[in-house]
Amino acid sequence: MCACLSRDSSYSPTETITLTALQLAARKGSIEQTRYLIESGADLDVGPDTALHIALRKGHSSIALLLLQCGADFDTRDSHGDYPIHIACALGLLDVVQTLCALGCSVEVPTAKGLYPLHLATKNGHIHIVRCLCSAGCNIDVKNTDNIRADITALKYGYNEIADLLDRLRVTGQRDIYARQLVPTSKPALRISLRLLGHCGVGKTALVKSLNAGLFSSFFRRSSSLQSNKSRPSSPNNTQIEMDVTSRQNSLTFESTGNYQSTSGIHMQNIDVSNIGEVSVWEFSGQENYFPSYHHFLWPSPYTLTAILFNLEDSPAVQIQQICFWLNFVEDSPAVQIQQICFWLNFVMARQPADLPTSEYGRIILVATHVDSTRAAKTQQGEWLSPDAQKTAETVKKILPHTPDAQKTAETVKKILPHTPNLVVNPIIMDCNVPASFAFKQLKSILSSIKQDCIQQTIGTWTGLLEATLAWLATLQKDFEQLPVLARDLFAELLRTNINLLARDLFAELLRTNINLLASDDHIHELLQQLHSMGEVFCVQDLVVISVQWLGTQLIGELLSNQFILQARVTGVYTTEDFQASFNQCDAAAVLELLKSLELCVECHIDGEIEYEFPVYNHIETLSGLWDSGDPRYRTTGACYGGIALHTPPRTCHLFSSVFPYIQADLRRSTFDYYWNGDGDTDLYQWYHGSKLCTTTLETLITLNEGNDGSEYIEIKIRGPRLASRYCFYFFHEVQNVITTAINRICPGLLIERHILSSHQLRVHHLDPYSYDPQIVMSAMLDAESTLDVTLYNQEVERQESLVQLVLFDDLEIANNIEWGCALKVSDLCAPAKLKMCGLLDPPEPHGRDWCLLALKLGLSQERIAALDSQHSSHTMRLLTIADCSIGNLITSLLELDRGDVAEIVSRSAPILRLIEPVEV
Ligand SMILES: Nc1nc2c(ncn2[C@@H]2O[C@H](COP(=O)(O)OP(=O)(O)OP(=O)(O)O)[C@@H](O)[C@H]2O)c(=O)[nH]1
Repeated sequence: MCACLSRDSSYSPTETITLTALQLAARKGSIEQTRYLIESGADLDVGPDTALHIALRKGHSSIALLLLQCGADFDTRDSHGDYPIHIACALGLLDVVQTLCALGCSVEVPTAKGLYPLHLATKNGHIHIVRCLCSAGCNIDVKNTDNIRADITALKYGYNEIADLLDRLRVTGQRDIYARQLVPTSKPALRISLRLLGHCGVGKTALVKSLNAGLFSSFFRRSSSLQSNKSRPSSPNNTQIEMDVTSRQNSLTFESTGNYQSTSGIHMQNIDVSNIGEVSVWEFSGQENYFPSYHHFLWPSPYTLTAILFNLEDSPAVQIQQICFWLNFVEDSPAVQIQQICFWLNFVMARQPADLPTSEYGRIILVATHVDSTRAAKTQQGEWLSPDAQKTAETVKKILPHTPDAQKTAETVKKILPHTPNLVVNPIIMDCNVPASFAFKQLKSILSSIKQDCIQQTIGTWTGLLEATLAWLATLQKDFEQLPVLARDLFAELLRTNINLLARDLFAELLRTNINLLASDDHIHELLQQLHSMGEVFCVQDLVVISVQWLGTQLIGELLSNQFILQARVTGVYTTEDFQASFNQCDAAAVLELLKSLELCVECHIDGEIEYEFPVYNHIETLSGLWDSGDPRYRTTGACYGGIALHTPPRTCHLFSSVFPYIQADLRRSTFDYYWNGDGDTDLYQWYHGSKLCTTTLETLITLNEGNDGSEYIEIKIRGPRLASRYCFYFFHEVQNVITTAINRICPGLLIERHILSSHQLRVHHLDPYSYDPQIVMSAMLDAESTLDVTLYNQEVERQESLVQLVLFDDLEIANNIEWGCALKVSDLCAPAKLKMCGLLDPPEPHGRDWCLLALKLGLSQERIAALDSQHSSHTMRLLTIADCSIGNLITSLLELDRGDVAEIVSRSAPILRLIEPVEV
């Protein structure tokens, strides 16, 4: 296939030549056609203007890369006398230049006009190409035919930065050292992390101290343990770390009255553990006020061991029957311990995205502490035997059936249950103050096995650049002792030259000046990721915090401390000056920038003034009259009322309170959006655990509540005047979107249930409106011929309410723009729901009612089922990915299989409805 073309002016305007189909595809920039032609055996190198030259001249990097990948010749001149490297350098195509250099292309060849690749990159101001060429070993002193060096060319065209770079390379004579630093070595860049979570006083600090203790000091630690027995903070006499079952049946009290120094914020330290090497240990305070910041530090990582500590001294709560009923476990279980472990497991799992490959999660262990204060016995090897601890762990496993017994090693777990954090169910039983004990050996052996498992993955990731940066960071941290954040304001000088200069850029600038002039943006990006996962720096949005210790202890530890919160402005609103007065340890403007990036505050521009709103500090009491039943706008017949309550799954508690401030921050941010203001003014009023959002006609109330059974839920209700049903529906939908997006950002692994509130009771301003369980709603939808006919029975007021009244504000027309939950596809289920299903359907079931039978039920052919069988990933997850059936169909099939347990998860987590297309309100 050929075509006659008149070449464009960049070639030769008068000449008419024939291009091959491949050259045409390359010229057009069609990657599909190029791939097809290459696969069909097209000659890649028809010239003189080969497809590669043509693609490059047109700036089609991806086509050029494909051609190079497929073996196109890069050592040939085109009709202008240019090699591909010349075109790529002149146009600044970094990917292509990098690939050409990696393929061994010469960087020392001149164009027909005598310009070298370095001159071409310089002339066009491409500093990243200049760095790349220099790392590839080009001669920086090379002169063009006019006898001019590239740095002079740079000055001539006003690219002083490039001239400076070339000059410094020449003066320092370190070009080769820099280039070598960028090449990965065979060494692994692996530092494993140990995260310690648990209530106050369970022994996290004591464990870290013991882990850090040398052989000699271990003797003193043992004696300190004996002393500490006298003032145990968690002993039944002087602790409050147990459930107050009288007032909040399943709430947890985190604080302890023990007379020891409780950790402030997140205490991170790098510890050299014998036989393992450096371990970064993260100790998370058990004080509840710090929890809202923890998601920033609980990112999933294969190199991590998360230890959940619990105190064996904590006794079963007083009204154990009630708790047993609620938790549904055997009566004599140590309820408080289980409650605490479940809280932390749910807390951690909620913060891990549910759709990662298993290899991305670290392992989780349970550590039972204070065994020395119980009547447990020791084996000859020094291992503590504590039936209580064992029983607790087993009960936890019963309660969390989707968490696998990872004792069968991570490998087996990977096969059985992917995407699930690996919980080692057998607890380590220890006295935290005795370092040279069997328990610490167990702990170290788990750390060591994680290291062994991970070493392979990190081999070849260590670079000289990383090594040099680690040494340099220590100096940098000293220079920035007062405020270890590389923020814009600290570099006023740089700021003047480039107003868009961000902190990451500043880090790059400093790194290049101090460590390696040739480090590319990609090198620096990768380096920052390595440093972040090693706990050496903390990257958040555009900022780089160069001392994680300062961030965790001095900043978060101070700003979220009880003391600071108690003294904070009750509205949570500060100007920069106000904030400086409250927190004078460092420059307020820079700290506020960081807190904004951590999303702890929102910047608000009010009448030309800048204020910062911190929902975490907001302690305004709820005002009466916020939802006035007498407001005439909402009293008329036909006024619109609707509501929904967001719950976490049964047997989880206390997971919303650390997320609620972020919801409030997002609500504030959303008021800056044009959309919300489309209909006039949007007003947002926020108080402790509550927000009210008003437009000219509608009102929405969002509150964090506690149910009679002690569980937390977020209630969202809306009201609007007569004839505002459509506006109400879409606005309500948007508000829900803002809220669920905030929850998903902080807790991507958290399953959210939507319980519909009785619109009848909302209309009469009932304080605690009846909520319809999602399972009942789903089953009514499945039973009905048409969803529009679905009615639900409100037991409290003994009357029926139709689904149309409840969620469509009684407006049938809206139904044309939505799809009901039961008709949505299985792929529309959220990731945490799918993950839970995997936990229940992947393991073989005694009666064979597992993923395989389900696949048969869903009508998959034998071949497709056989294709689902894989050693490496979850069968169920694969099935859910390819199943082309509706959610309703899935539930029915599960029920027919007698897998009510799995059907329940689907019914409770499925969306109620989805908009077919966004409609302008
Ligand atoms: N007897 C005994 N005492 C312990 C044990 N673990 C911790 N302790 C003591 O309990 C007290 C509190 O322990 P910490 O390690 O500071 O508690 P924590 O978990 O760090 O608590 P927060 O920092 O408040 O979150 C200290 O006096 C410890 O010495 C243990 O296993 N046995």
